[in-house]
Amino acid sequence: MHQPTDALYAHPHPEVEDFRFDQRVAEVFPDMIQRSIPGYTTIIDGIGQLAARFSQPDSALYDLGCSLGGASLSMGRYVSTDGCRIIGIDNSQPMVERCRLHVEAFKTPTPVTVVCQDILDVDFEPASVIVMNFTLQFVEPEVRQDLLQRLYDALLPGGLLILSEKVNHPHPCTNDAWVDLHHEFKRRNGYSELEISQKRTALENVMRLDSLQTHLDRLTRLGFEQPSVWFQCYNFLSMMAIKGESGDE
Ligand SMILES: C[S@@+](CC[C@H](N)C(=O)[O-])C[C@H]1O[C@@H](n2cnc3c(N)ncnc32)[C@H](O)[C@@H]1O
Ligand SMILES: O=C(O)C(=O)C[C@]1(C(=O)O)C=C[C@H](O)C=C1
Repeated sequence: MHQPTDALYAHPHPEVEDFRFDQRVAEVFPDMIQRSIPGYTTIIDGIGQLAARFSQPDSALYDLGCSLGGASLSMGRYVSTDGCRIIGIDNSQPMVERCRLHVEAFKTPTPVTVVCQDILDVDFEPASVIVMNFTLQFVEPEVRQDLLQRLYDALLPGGLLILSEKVNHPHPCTNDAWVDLHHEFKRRNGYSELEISQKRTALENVMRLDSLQTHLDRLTRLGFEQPSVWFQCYNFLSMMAIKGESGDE
């Protein structure tokens, strides 16, 4: 299927505005995310496989900040556990509208419902799998802990949280290397210096990154058992964290 090319930052913007998941971004999003996140396809496929392994009968599987439904559809394809339902949630109306079209077009064995809502306002149902694929980094840092606490509470014993994030590294030398390698990845994918630098400016105020250690410490404090990284390429990684069977460690 032909995907429109992301050229949102190809020409000089007199003033680079804060990045928003608006209509223009939604239109080019498949191309944008593929050319911006190293390993995106591998992560999406891994999410489906992990969901199949950890899904429990008659439970919800959430995809928070679902955008066009990449992770929801991957779970829908891989999960065949009885009575599971996948719920994709995003607060961008243009994303949700397009996501619904994708879900319609790729009917999956496990059904997917798409809801337009802020994930901070959701009353979560008991869930066996919760995915946040590059979404937490757009949530205000001050409320991340509370949100994760509510996700932990919603998870069933043995349930799985998959958390993918762009991270920074406390060691400047390592951090610079990761940032440069990511920019080189974008160049190889056809982005110009102007596109890379304007997008970076646009993201500066809206995408606040934590370090891997901050993420792991926060998940451990919440009670998750030995959270770990199952995918990493440069400063893009995906963690998995399991809620213990007793649910109260
Ligand atoms: C980088 S995209 C996520 C990509 C997507 N998960 C995937 O796998 O293709 C971040 C998404 O999170 C959504 N988002 C950010 N903050 C949100 C919030 N508070 N509530 C709901 N959605 C949010 C944005 O609208 C955007 O669609
Ligand atoms: O384009 C970048 O530099 C990114 O950091 C990629 C990133 C993300 O990590 O969520 C940022 C915004 C969206 O366009 C999609 C991907």
